[in-house]
Amino acid sequence: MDRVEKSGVIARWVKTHLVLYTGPTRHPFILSIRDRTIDFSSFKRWLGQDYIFVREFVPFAASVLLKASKNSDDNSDMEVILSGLASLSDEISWFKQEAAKWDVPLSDVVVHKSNQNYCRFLESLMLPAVEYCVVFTALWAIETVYQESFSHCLEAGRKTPPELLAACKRWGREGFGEFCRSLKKIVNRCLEKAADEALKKAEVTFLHVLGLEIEFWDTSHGGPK
Ligand SMILES: Cc1ncc(CNC=O)c(N)n1
Repeated sequence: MDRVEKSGVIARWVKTHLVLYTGPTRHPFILSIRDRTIDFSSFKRWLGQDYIFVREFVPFAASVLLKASKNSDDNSDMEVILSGLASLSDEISWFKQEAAKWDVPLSDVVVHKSNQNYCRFLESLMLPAVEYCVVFTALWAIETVYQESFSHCLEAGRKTPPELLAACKRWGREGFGEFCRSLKKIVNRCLEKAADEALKKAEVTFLHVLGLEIEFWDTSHGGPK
């Protein structure tokens, strides 16, 4: 493949795998927020699990920052990730406040098996040998799934319960959308130059994230741990 064919690779992947892509972004959990049929106990389960996930996500994002500082040919990559890390600090405070509001004791959360699997996957990506464009693809996919999911709960026609608007805005707001677009630009640039093998690995990683995100949303039902 030449450089021209490889450009805009993210858009091509999303088009090719559209059914898989909408699996997490239009998951029943998200649709139930949007149409107000959600059971608040599901939201509380999600809140507890996601707090654990975000705490694991911070070292992953930091590992991408480290790779950016070593491998990237563009200085602005590091700044984009750094701004993401700064919002994660804010996010952890938000989770604590929200958990207090909903009476979710964060210290007692039993980590769900799917959450554990997801965190193990993040750990595997933190190894120094994993290519920059592969980890960056994962970072983009993880953030974008949340952005596309929660922004759907803010779009016209929504019946989103007012109690959940703050959560939806956290990931659905325009500022976070802008951040995800910056991530996408970096991924596209990086993949354009990648060898075919790394490109394939990045695509598999993208699909893997979609599956893990579906399983993560599924934990809100409170099924088997
Ligand atoms: C399971 C999951 N995926 C993506 C995100 C969004 N990134 C950071 O907040 C998240 N909080 N949780």
